[in-house]
Amino acid sequence: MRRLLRTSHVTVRFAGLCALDDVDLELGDGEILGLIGPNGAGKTTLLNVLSGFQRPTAGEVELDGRRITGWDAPRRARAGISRTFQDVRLFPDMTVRENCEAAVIGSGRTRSAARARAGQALGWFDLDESADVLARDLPYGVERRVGMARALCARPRVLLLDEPAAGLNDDESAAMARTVRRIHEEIGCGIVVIEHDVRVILSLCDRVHVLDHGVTLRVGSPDEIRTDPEVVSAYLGAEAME
Ligand SMILES: Nc1ncnc2c1ncn2[C@@H]1O[C@H](COP(=O)(O)OP(=O)(O)OP(=O)(O)O)[C@@H](O)[C@H]1O
Repeated sequence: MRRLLRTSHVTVRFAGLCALDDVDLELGDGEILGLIGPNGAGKTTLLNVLSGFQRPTAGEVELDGRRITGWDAPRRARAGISRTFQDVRLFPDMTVRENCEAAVIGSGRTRSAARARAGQALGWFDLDESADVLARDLPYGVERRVGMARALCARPRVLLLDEPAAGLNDDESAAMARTVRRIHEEIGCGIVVIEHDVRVILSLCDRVHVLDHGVTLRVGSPDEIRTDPEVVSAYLGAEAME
């Protein structure tokens, strides 16, 4: 599989704290990579490094073999890297449709492309009925779906998802995972997904990257990760072995 996105030797220090220490991550073109680890392992910091929201203290980020370490988030968005946030971060005084259109325009497309792509993404997430609702009036579960629609309507080459199932119940989480899989098949982007729901990660991902205290503990297939004694003891717990 062709390599799409890569970090090499990425380190991030916040004052005295080393949030990431010499981390190498690889995402293949069209691959779904899970990023897991205990609280504070450095998962969101790594997503921030990939999306341009956090400059690494050391190390490099490459997209398609091109060094993008110094690129800011808007430039990476125009190059096809799109992300969601744990706290969604919609524009509260814009409608659902306007939020999606703004993301397409921000990725460098025209207004008419924005209208078409936003309309399609709203359909993917069953959001047609909410299209003209202001973001600040949305219930939590719908708001999360809008966050995903907004990230996807720019038709990214790389999609970075920060806990898409956070706060959702089991049925909603399973539905979210099915939607991610379906959209992935439709637009074929590479995906890095942080998720605490291990069942979602193991069923959705082609490979899993495990972080612990800022370092890479293991990278492997869902089956390798599920049965790795060190991963089980650091993070998964005994139930994942079943
Ligand atoms: N801007 C910041 N300033 C200082 N410390 C930070 C900052 N961002 C993150 N950290 C610290 O870096 C470490 C890694 O945080 P990060 O949010 O990346 O972990 P995480 O694996 O995403 O955790 P969680 O699963 O709880 O979201 C934590 O100790 C956190 O407190």
